[in-house]
Amino acid sequence: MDSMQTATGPRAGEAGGERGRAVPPRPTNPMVTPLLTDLYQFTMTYAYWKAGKHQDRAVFDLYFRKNPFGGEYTVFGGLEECIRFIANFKFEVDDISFLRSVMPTCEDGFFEYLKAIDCKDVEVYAIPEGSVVFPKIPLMRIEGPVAVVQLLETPFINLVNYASLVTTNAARHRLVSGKSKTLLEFGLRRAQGPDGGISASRCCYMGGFDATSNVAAGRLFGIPLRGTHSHAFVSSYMGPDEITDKALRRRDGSSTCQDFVSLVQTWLSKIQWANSFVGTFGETNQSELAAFTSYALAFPNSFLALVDTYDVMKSGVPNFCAVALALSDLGYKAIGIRLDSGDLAYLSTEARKFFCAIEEEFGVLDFGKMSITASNDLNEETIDALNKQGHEIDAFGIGTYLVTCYAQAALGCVFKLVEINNQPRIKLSEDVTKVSIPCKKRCYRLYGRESYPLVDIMTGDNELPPKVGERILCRHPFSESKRAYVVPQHVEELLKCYWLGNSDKTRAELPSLKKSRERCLQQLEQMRPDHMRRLNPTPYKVSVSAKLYDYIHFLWLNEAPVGELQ
Ligand SMILES: Nc1ncnc2c1ncn2[C@@H]1O[C@H](COP(=O)(O)OP(=O)(O)OP(=O)(O)O)[C@@H](O)[C@H]1O
Ligand SMILES: O=P(O)(O)OC[C@H]1O[C@H](OP(=O)(O)OP(=O)(O)O)[C@H](O)[C@@H]1O
Ligand SMILES: O=C(O)c1cccnc1
Ligand SMILES: [Mg+2]
Repeated sequence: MDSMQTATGPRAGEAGGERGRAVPPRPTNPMVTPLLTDLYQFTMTYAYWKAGKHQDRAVFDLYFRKNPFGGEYTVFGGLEECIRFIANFKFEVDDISFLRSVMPTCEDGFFEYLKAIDCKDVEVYAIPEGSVVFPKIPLMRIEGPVAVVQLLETPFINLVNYASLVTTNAARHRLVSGKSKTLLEFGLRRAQGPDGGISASRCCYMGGFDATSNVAAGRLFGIPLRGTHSHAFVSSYMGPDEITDKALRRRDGSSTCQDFVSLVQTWLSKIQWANSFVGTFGETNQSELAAFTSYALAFPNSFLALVDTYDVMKSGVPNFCAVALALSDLGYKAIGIRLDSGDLAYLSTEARKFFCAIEEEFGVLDFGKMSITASNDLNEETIDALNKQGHEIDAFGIGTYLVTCYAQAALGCVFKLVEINNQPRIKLSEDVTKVSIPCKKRCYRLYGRESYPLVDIMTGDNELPPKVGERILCRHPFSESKRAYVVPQHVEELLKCYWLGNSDKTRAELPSLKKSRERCLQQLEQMRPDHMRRLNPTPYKVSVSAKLYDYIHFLWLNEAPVGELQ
């Protein structure tokens, strides 16, 4: 599956170069500027400023309420772009002029204030990108002057929502396919615009895909690039006469075959008349054979053919085998085939049988192990169905369903104020799942005896952290009767500092994309299988400390007006 395989590193100055204390580069998408926000963020900022409240120290949590795709887990994506955004947060002169025209009644002093804003007084604590995460637990905690942090709400949610959704979708495709399969992201043509395409390629790689067909993403992020060829290439050929340069040097350079086209024809006849194949196929499509031969002349080291343009078993597969055997004569090893229509379980099994019969018939070592790639509107369900039927597919090429997140349009991330000037704040709702969890918090993942994560717990910022071997009460944040004691075998603090404004204190390094991908795969594997299964998965427990529980309910009662019956 490697015709055209490259893996370029990131460009100098892009992600993956100097990290840690160095100023992060600008966001990947130049459209990500302080104006990429909702108007109400500016009107609120003005009102904060007008009231002299703009410097009040606020704490916001960014979290989601429900896991996507009917699952019980999510994978966090988008952090690096958020950090790039705040590291470069600054209004340009033109931005200010535009805002003046949009908000003509606002005083001049406000625009002077906006001009001077940056994120040097902002702190961001976040769960590392690529981590498995759960509802209600803050993915990010953002602290700073209320007027500035308010301006971050929309761009942060925008940068996290789709990134986390598509990373989760990729992870789900990885889980259903199994570790041994190669997963190729082919979504660029179907993605929601250029940004959708670029972000999807990055996130799908993080979620466990092996490569992308998206060349720009390969260059930007150092993702391995892979690809085959399309039906157009096959149907562009009329016949073998079109091939004029028929010479192919042996792989070891020792001699040159002057007529590779005839060598292929000879092999096709040998296959046709071999005992195993007599009567199984007749005349194959000669224009297809010409296309395959021509592609092999261009890429003798990585020949892979799309075999379903005319008829997979009566033409595509025998034609492929003839070219692959001719290549083998000259010391080259073909990669395999791609199937892009029909019953992929059946066709992959038949193709495998054909390859094994060739190995047996002509004694070509490992011909039976030829790689089979499948594509065509694949998704979690079709891969699950293929697994249940049995198939011989080695690699899946997945586009539309993966990058458009067809099964769920958005992840409902929110950005809620939890504390201002050290005063915890709560947002109430008729719907209890929408009540926010107040206070600046710390979050921990507690691991059990079998090294599975057992529960995530939020505590107040100045509570003592849970300790290994020490029993701790974990309470459901809203349901009084749901509680459990846990004796953790391992405690992991979830939120790490990724941005400390101008402070000299150390902040965590943004990991490379490859490291985030490793984190994702390792965490997916570490979860208890019943949380990860596709059908009726068990919800993972998310809890609060006893102290935080009491505080939430105290605040709730304080803020909720007492009704009067008449
Ligand atoms: N064995 C299988 N079990 C379940 N689904 C399959 C199986 N084989 C293929 N599929 C899926 O069935 C669908 C077939 O789609 P469709 O009928 O549009 O394509 P096709 O007729 O095979 O090819 P074409 O693209 O040429 O129209 C695709 O989504 C494909 O992934
Ligand atoms: O099916 P997806 O998951 O989106 O994966 C990518 C698809 O894109 C290509 O063809 P395209 O769909 O452009 O043409 P086709 O419909 O004729 O195959 C490729 O052959 C795949 O079928
Ligand atoms: O390389 C491929 O086979 C490919 C790339 C994009 C979309 N469909 C297929
Ligand atoms: Mg298609």
